[in-house]
Amino acid sequence: MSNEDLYALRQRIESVDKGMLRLLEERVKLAKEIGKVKGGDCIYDPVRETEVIERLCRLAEGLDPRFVSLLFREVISFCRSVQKPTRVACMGPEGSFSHEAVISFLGRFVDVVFVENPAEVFDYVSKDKAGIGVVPVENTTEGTVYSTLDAFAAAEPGISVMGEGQIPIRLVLASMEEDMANIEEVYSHPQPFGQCRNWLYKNLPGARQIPTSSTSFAANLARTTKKSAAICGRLAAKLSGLKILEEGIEDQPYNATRFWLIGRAVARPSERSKTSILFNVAHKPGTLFQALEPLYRAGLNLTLIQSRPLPGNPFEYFFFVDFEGDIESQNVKEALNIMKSRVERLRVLGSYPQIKRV
Ligand SMILES: O=C(O)C(=O)C[C@]1(C(=O)O)C=C[C@@H](O)C=C1
Repeated sequence: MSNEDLYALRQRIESVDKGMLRLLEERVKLAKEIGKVKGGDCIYDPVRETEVIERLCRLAEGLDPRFVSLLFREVISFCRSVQKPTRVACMGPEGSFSHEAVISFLGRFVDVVFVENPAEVFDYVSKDKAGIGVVPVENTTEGTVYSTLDAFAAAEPGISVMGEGQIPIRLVLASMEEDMANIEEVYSHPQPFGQCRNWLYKNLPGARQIPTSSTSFAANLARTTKKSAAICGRLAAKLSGLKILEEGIEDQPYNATRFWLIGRAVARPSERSKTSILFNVAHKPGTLFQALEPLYRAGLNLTLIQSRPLPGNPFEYFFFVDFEGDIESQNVKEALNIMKSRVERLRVLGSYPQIKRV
């Protein structure tokens, strides 16, 4: 190819880029208009965002859907931010897996506030210090995140689940050292230690394992301590300026965490929604069976059932149940009405879409 050919092709790229830019400006203007029509606080519409991205992935010809999805996640994130800046509370510090979840579901044009635990996330949303909260619910290796369920049970009734999504948890061994043989101490949160127990046993049997409050904190420590390493996510390693010595060190091939997006707004009804409820029953034989029976009769598929101790009532429990279906569907409404008459307390935590990212 001659230099002229290269020049001509670059000219064409520049013209395409300019065209894309003008179209993006038009999109942002339209989003602003929509923002005015919607008014108020509830700009975020996870059902619509999922529809937009899925449609574009279907329409794309010869483009990797991951590229389309990532690109439009950021386009929408920016449009949302010009409609109204979104403040999101999640467990930090920066680089935590909750932070990765925020970016994965909402993009980078959000104002993230980092807190210490799920209860604080709920607190921020209750006090309107954040419009959206992102909390972990379940990990494929370590199971339910009890602190999130307990915080939800204690939270004011105005807070609901607006969406849910999962992110793969890929763990790395990161360090300032070049060579794994020099590592004498490893820092991480107890959960990731549990998720790569076998790998550590095989590869760093002599290293001391020191638990920390978060993986990002572990990464910070590894930055300032000689002969040490952290087990954390890529983002945390990058933000702390660590070198990645080994990637994908988790023992289970599929290690993922499911998160809820919580807030004051209620997601629009959708055919693919899931519903979460919380209830407690009298401490008598058969009450749990009777409570769940209407769900069975309505043909609703349960995806989670979890009991938690009822505060102030030793050895009594309340239950969390997730099922496929939307609270606006007739069969779900009917089932929950019957259920209500059979339980002591029933609270609908939300009907919400899955936020899927390819
Ligand atoms: O369609 C809307 O309701 C919009 O506000 C626009 C838009 C978008 O940019 O496509 C932005 C934010 C919402 O969460 C959903 C979609």
